[in-house]
Amino acid sequence: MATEKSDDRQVVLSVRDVTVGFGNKIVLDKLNLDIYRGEILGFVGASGTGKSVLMRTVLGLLQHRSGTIKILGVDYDNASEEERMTVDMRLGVLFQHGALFSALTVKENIQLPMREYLDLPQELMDELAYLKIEMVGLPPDAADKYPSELSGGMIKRAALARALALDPDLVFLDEPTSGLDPIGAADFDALIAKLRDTLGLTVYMVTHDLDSLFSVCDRIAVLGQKRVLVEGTLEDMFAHDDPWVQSYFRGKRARSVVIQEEPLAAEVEKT
Ligand SMILES: Nc1ncnc2c1ncn2[C@@H]1O[C@H](COP(=O)(O)OP(=O)(O)OP(=O)(O)O)[C@@H](O)[C@H]1O
Repeated sequence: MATEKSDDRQVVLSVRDVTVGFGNKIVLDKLNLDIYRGEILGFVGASGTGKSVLMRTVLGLLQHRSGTIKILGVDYDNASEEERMTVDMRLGVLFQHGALFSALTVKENIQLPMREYLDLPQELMDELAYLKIEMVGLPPDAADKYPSELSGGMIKRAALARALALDPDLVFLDEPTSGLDPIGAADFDALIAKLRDTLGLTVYMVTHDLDSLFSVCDRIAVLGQKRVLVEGTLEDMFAHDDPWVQSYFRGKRARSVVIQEEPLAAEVEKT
């Protein structure tokens, strides 16, 4: 499947002039966004700005009023049923709070996308499920557990294993570290970075977690005023003069994260 080229980077998701609304309320107005192969893009914005709406729109779960969305080079709205299915198979999604089926074991949850899209013998699906379980750092005995028997961190990992079930190219993570303690969140960030490096994943991550933004995201996009207000590196965020962007990235909480990540030169000299 062809993907578009922009500079020498491959665009795997291209959103052009997309408008989404509910009744007479416009949530996204002619929004533009590109995501490049192999990057981890962190998506931030004040509460209620439309981060979930955008993600659901890109995933085809919400209608948009105008504009185009190309995923892996395919214009989703004008694609045939077969093309859409091929695209769907190459996307992995981790919804907020994990969203595992509580009546199914971890193994059965991971095998759901396999059952939906592939026709594989049970033995092979079991092998694949154990592989994904190992990949996300869960012990093998997690396979036969139900979500209610897992900790919050394990649920996130199990949900990630399900998102990886079909070896996707592009993974959507909706607030993956919310509800985790700082160590659990840092471990989860490290896992995402490792999977990107080893599997060549492209990651679209909605997050409020400054640690994640500072430690694993290659690029950041800020949603505000119904569009992508700023996109770029952390330095671009620091340099931007929008008040929300300034207080988010240069406020007290942000400064404490930066100091933890990169000790000030004076502190390094002291040690
Ligand atoms: N199905 C819907 N019908 C009507 N309005 C909706 C619907 N879904 C979302 N909205 C509205 O769209 C706006 C954006 O919501 P969204 O959930 O995308 O925000 P968000 O940026 O993800 O917020 P948060 O960071 O709090 O999760 C909100 O005003 C919300 O009320």
